[in-house]
Amino acid sequence: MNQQMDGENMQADFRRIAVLGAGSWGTTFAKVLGDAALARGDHAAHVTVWARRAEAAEEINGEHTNVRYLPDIALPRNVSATVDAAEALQGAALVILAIPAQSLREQLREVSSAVEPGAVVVSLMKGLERGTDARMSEVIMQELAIAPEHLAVVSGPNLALEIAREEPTASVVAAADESVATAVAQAASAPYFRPYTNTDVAGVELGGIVKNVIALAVGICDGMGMGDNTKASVITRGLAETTRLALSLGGRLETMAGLSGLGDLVATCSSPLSRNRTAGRLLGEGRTRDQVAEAMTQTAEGVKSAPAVLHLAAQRGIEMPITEAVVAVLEGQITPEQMGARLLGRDLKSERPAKETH
Ligand SMILES: NC(=O)C1=CN([C@@H]2O[C@H](COP(=O)(O)OP(=O)(O)OC[C@H]3O[C@@H](n4cnc5c(N)ncnc54)[C@H](O)[C@@H]3O)[C@@H](O)[C@H]2O)C=CC1
Ligand SMILES: O=C(CO)COP(=O)(O)O
Repeated sequence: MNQQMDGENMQADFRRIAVLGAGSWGTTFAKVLGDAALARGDHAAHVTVWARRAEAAEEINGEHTNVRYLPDIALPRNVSATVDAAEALQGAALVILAIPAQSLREQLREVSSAVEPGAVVVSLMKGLERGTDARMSEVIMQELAIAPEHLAVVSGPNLALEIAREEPTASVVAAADESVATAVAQAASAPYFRPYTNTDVAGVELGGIVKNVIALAVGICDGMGMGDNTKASVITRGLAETTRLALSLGGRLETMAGLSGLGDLVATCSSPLSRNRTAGRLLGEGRTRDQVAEAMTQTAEGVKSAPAVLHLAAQRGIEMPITEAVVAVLEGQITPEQMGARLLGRDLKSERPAKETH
């Protein structure tokens, strides 16, 4: 993309949009983009969703629904679907990725030659790659060989079904280049969806990744029948450990207090719609990780990302006791009951050590 372009010209360029992934968030975000175009009177814009399953693509094209993920939701007419990724990507200046984190790299390798040169690529994902500890923006830059200024991430308190129901929601679009963040925010600005911009890509991404692990911890508490004091304690100390990790990787403190930090943490840890909190609840009720995986029909990124988060933190010398306890429960090393004892038995310390304040 011509870097001289301002946000308005980029938006004109965003008339053909590809969304890869027809799960709950990919389909919902396609609806947001379609509704956003209609709201600004742009009847030429079109969103093409790439779906793996032919039935999903046929349903989106024929019925304008995707009931498996979004029951009772009608998609706008400017959203269609295909099982051919190259067809979705043809001419698309804006490419949105909503594929489970552990599959992203493999999937990008299959489609990279079809991504238009200069396209802006947006990650909706909230996971860390196992084996490399790479954030999704890093995987995208490696596999698509795009420059950092052509990349954006979207994250915030964004439970897909609530947004698909058009319940008012705010979010964050982060990009190293503010004008790219602005252009993506304009393209995704629907009557019920308000994106703010940020240039702290690492901080925004890390907030989304780690809150899934903290939501597992809150779910475990729920499954054991714990009340709100316990859960608020886990949420707040969860934010403290998320912040430590994010700051060590160049994230900013203000980001952690914003929509993609505190906002997403609160939404996910409070909502019965959260897959991560649900997975945690099942663990807290005594199921094993394999039994939880069998029971879940949608992606709960925290289950697979938690060990990578812990590994990344260890590399940076960052203490993440809640994440460590969640990993130990997932791996069957401790029971949910032992998790509480382990967290409460730690050495006493200041709530706000000096090194966290800068
Ligand atoms: N659902 C939500 O409320 C939100 C989800 N996210 C994030 O969005 C990402 C996607 O999540 P969802 O759409 O919710 O997941 P989902 O489980 O609803 O759907 C995942 C989609 O990816 C496809 N898929 C699965 N394995 C694949 C593979 N190997 N290659 C290609 N496609 C594959 C599935 O067929 C499905 O269409 C995750 O990182 C999640 O953390 C972020 C914000 C909100
Ligand atoms: O990221 C989300 C809300 O912001 C969705 O959370 P779950 O993946 O736990 O459902």
